[in-house]
Amino acid sequence: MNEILCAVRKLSVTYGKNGGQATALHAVDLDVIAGERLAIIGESGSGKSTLACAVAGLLPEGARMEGKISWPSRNTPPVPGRDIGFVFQDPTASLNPVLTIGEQIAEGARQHLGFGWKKALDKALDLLNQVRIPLPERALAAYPHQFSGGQRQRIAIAAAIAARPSFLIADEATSALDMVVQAEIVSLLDELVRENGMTLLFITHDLALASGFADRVAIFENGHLVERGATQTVLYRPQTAYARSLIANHLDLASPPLLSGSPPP
Ligand SMILES: Nc1ncnc2c1ncn2[C@@H]1O[C@H](COP(=O)(O)OP(=O)(O)OP(=O)(O)O)[C@@H](O)[C@H]1O
Repeated sequence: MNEILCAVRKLSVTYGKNGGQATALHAVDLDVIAGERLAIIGESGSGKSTLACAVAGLLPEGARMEGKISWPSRNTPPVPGRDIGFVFQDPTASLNPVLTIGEQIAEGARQHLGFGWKKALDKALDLLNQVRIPLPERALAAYPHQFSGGQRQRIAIAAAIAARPSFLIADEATSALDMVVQAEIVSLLDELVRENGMTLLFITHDLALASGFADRVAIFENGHLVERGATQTVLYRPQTAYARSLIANHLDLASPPLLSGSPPP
């Protein structure tokens, strides 16, 4: 078995909310194994993004964290942006509308790998090829609004991996896309993670989407980690009623139920 990249122990996170306190995570224990594709699954508000932020050291000011997050194979915690790359749901929010695609992707390589502009732009061109943006030379000088939503997400992925992070966190990275484009982005992430030997934390409300490619899944309910294991094991032998209900309903947790109430007699 591969080594542990990140060990989360008894992690609780509480936010100050409306003058009170809200606990987003309750005593979570979870290992992220180097090189794995780990899916974090749960409905909206179950604490998935909070876990990602805590792991990346990016909890907002005012959040109170208890427990421990350690990186057994590293001497120092990873630097977000350099050692950990992020892909978010909305690529328009992570891409700057007034900078060219080339500048935005090259910036990561300049800042974190010490590349000059020429080398960083060459790297950006390579990455645009890797994420399969058509006419990549032309794309370098174009702006985000000139691309489709799926292409913008590919560009955001290229920017996220420009500094060669060993750990990639994709937080609902496909949720804003239609189903065909979702599947393409998942397959691209899967391919990039394998080719570059990265570890992937794939956060989603969509168990079906995650189970298609994740090595392991961790299911969250109301801030509690309720079930985790190899994807096949959890799918075929779920241990908790919650996991069983997700699988039985083949749930996309963001979808409202089609019908409410009891069926007619
Ligand atoms: N900055 C914050 N300040 C106050 N409360 C927060 C903050 N961020 C998250 N929360 C609360 O913490 C809980 C967990 O939120 P979190 O975003 O981690 O869940 P999630 O599973 O990622 O949800 P979603 O899929 O909707 O993003 C929710 O009740 C949310 O309202």
